[in-house]
Amino acid sequence: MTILDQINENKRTEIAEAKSRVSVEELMASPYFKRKPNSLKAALLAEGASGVIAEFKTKSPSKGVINETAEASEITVAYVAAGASGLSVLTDDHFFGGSFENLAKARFANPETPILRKDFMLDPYQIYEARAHGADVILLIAESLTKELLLELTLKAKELGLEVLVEVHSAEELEKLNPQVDLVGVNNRNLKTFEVDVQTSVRLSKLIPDPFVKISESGISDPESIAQLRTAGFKGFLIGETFMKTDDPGKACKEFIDKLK
Ligand SMILES: O=C(O)c1ccccc1NCC(=O)[C@H](O)[C@H](O)COP(=O)(O)O
Repeated sequence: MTILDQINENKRTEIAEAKSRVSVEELMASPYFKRKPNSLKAALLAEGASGVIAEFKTKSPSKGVINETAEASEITVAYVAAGASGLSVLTDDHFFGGSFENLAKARFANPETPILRKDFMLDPYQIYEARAHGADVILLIAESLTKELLLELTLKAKELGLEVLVEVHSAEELEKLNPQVDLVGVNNRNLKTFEVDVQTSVRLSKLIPDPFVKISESGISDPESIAQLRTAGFKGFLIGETFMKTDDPGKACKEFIDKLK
């Protein structure tokens, strides 16, 4: 069983529990349902954008504990002040130490910044959750979903005003895309071996149709690789561990972005 299989199995149990505790109607009563979501696509395409989507991530299956003391409001505010174009906040607790509390803190502290709810989405219910907790974008991992379910979840997200980032790791997974998808992310991390290789993004970039805004995800640790990714057409760069493993993630993010100028 791969780590993604394990995560998805656990997620199905969590979704069933969440549904028994909180109804869709209750989620829709959240004040966040009334706010207009921020566009990650627009932020990444804006003139002079760094393209950095800075992630709040405290542990992971590949690295274990990354940062035990991090506080979501403080770090996400520092990321935005550093010039990040968007934020990503893990909400999976079991494998990543994430929470809706962290998402809500990031939302409250950064009202104008697009925020990705980073989780493992398998059910339309989770899209209501994302909207109810202030997210602007959801992630759909192509490997976990059939083409039909990916379309169903995409349409639900669009109906609720959210943007959709589809994550791929191989050329075959690109066949699951549909025209409603906003952003395509290439995961540089092989989820079977945990190896990271930024060249995965470069290789797949040529196969991603033009209308999709391209994001390179995972294992980005040096500003030099951004130049190569930009040349390959990437507008977004999802970076977590490189910042979060330091004593001062906001400072690390600022130093990284300053080197892009
Ligand atoms: O990070 C992991 O170990 C991981 C394992 C299994 C599934 C997903 C995983 N990561 C989720 C992510 O998408 C990353 O947090 C994100 O791309 C940032 O990556 P990094 O900059 O390498 O922290």
